[in-house]
Amino acid sequence: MKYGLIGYSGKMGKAIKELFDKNGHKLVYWKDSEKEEEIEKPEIIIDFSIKSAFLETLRIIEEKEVPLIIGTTGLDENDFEKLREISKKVPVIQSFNFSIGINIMTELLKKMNDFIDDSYDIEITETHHRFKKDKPSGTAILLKNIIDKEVEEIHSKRLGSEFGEHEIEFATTGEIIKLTHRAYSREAFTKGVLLSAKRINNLENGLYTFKEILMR
Ligand SMILES: NC(=O)C1=CN([C@@H]2O[C@H](COP(=O)(O)OP(=O)(O)OC[C@H]3O[C@@H](n4cnc5c(N)ncnc54)[C@H](OP(=O)(O)O)[C@@H]3O)[C@@H](O)[C@H]2O)C=CC1
Ligand SMILES: O=C(O)C1=N[C@H](C(=O)O)C[C@H](O)C1
Repeated sequence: MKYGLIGYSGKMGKAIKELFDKNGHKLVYWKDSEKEEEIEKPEIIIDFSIKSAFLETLRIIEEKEVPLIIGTTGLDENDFEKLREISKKVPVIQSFNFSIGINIMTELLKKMNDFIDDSYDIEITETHHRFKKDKPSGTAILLKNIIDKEVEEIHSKRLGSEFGEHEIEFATTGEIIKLTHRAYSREAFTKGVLLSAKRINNLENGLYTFKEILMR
């Protein structure tokens, strides 16, 4: 497939290109804060950049009329409204976490809602590399939104080169339950991006989560 990459010079951009190269896909359009180049029209565009680039990404999708896969974090409800709007014209797959493990963990969390009552303290901790710009992580916000009960706090740690760890703790008097996911490399995320890229052209227009793609 011929694809475009917004944020191509970043950590995720480079990791996506590496995996897509290995799988025979061709980068034909790329953009970062300083450069924009197109050698052929892309069949899909992938955005792993920064929230401040979001409106520009929407303009590009509108202009090229190609499906979008977006993993950029920091998007708010207003941005999601805009994604819903553009997804009337092209398929869009969005997730704050393209790893399979986190998407399994969201199912476990939903199940926890059946058992956890007001006697539990619930805390979320996310740990990422020192270069991560947003806080808390998009994934921590996604996990918090699944839990029916009040979450005391999201704790954010920025430590060295950690690829991404998320832990949810449920503690009551006398015992604690911990759910933890840890990415060992960016392949945890890029595999999900590749799977989405393979499937997006078979989708009707609309806004999809990565989990919906996984469960098809
Ligand atoms: N959903 C998921 O599974 C995952 C999501 N992420 C998210 O992906 C995003 C990128 O992460 P990461 O690669 O680590 O970050 P980096 O800071 O390494 O890379 C960001 C990239 O975005 C580019 N960029 C900055 N401004 C613009 C702009 N105006 N237009 C286009 N490109 C721009 C940067 O270019 P320049 O160098 O020129 O500034 C750079 O190429 C973050 O939001 C992160 O949270 C990360 C991992 C997994
Ligand atoms: O910036 C990162 O690196 C990551 N960001 C995402 C987030 O904010 O949740 C996903 C992953 O944890 C890695």
